[in-house]
Amino acid sequence: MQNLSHYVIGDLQGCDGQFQQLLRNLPNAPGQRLTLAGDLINRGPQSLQTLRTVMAMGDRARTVLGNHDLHLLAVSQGIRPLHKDDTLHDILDAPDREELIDWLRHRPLAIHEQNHLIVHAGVLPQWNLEQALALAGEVESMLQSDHWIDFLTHMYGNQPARWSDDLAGYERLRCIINAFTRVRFCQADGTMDFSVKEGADAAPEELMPWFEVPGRRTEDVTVVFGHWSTLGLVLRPNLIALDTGCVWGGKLTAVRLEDRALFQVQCPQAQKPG
Ligand SMILES: Nc1ncnc2c1ncn2[C@@H]1O[C@H](COP(=O)(O)OP(=O)(O)OP(=O)(O)OP(=O)(O)OC[C@H]2O[C@@H](n3cnc4c(N)ncnc43)[C@H](O)[C@@H]2O)[C@@H](O)[C@H]1O
Repeated sequence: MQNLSHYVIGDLQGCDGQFQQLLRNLPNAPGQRLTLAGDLINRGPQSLQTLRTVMAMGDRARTVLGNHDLHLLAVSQGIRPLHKDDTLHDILDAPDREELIDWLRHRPLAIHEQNHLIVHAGVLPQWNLEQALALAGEVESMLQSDHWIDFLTHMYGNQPARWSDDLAGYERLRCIINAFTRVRFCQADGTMDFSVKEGADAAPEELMPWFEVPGRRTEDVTVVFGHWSTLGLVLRPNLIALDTGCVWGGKLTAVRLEDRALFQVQCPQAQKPG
């Protein structure tokens, strides 16, 4: 196991200091690999430094895209305004911002590793592993194409909230990207909800966490995700939730896939919830 250690780490959100601390705590085995569950940046104090740290790790660290990473792409192209709690100024003012943005838009939405499917937010219950990876690839191809800015202008919106294989064009891509980077709750038929951000117990009766929709077709693979800080750490045989609210004064968490050993660092509160 020592030569194959693969760690997945929850949302960094610009908390480079805690990321460095966590890295120091991980057993430093040769061949160690990292996958980050997205939202590398924003809300925390060191977005630029966090991005630089991850980029400098090269092939040793991979990341999936999160909603805050996509927000930076949109802001950088003048498609969305900065929000008052955004901490993206240092990236936007960086002399090499084009290189940083370009690197970010070439990251995947989903990674398959040792029968684990790693995404930022969720996977729609109608999708099996192969379909999820193929659909992630559709959005990745668009983001990496010459049409990426046009796509970002069409990315925002909550509809269509329910997947259909017949979806086409920007509606199809929007549904896919909302599932991978924003979903928390769904209705029993897999329709996504974007209004509730609290923990799993907070939703009205007709909603359930996306991973509890009956008949979810990725039940045969372990889905690892971040995004949902109010859900917190969840470890089930086929599910690992890793956003333990680093930026909100919680913890930054890494899990070693081979044996599910957990490594955590306590984080100072960078943002006040609510
Ligand atoms: N296709 C698309 N459509 C729309 N937007 C897109 C998009 N693609 C990208 N975006 C972008 O997404 C960005 C974020 O959207 P937001 O809507 O602002 O993000 P969020 O859901 O609040 O969640 P976040 O990702 O920060 O999750 P967390 O669980 O940490 O936090 C969730 C909540 O939990 C609360 N919370 C955290 N810890 C808490 C605690 N201990 N107690 C109580 N509440 C807590 C926080 O206050 C927070 O409100 C926007 O900038 C937007 O532009």
